[in-house]
Amino acid sequence: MTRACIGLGSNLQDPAAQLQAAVDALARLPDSTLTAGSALYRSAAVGPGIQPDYLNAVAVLETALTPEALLDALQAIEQARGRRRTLRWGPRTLDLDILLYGDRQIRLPRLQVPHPAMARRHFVLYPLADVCDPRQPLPCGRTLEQLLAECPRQELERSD
Ligand SMILES: CC1(C)Nc2nc(N)[nH]c(=O)c2N=C1O
Repeated sequence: MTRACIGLGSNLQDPAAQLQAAVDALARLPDSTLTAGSALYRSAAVGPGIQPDYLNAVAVLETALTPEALLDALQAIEQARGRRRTLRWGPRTLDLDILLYGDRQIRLPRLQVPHPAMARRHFVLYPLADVCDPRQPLPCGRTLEQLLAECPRQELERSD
């Protein structure tokens, strides 16, 4: 089994309900066990254009699924929640990203792990720190603590 950290994000169609439904779907994935979930964090959309605030979280799975099979399963959950891949940086009902897959570094056309943008995304690092040991070295050789210290400060609030 491999410990995979999944980033969740939503800013359309009742984001809190979208994230809860996504966690419920992750808990039902085959050959996998949901072992932890972060708090929900609200933040302004990062990127071009004006769009609603996002809710973000991180979930941890112990899984026997291969990285590609896990990606397929996550994309099926996104589709089931009405994800339509239109604008690259546009609003979305649900975004599920594989942030970490054990200590593996994966470079495939459809999958890069660790997620290439996570080091500069406060909305990923903060929930990840809820479920990961911040002192544990990541595959990039840095610790979460170091990434958090260097990440640009942006407004982020727990949405309990
Ligand atoms: C459009 C972009 C980059 N901005 C985001 N901004 C925030 N705050 N949270 C996200 O999950 C998020 N996802 C994205 O894909």
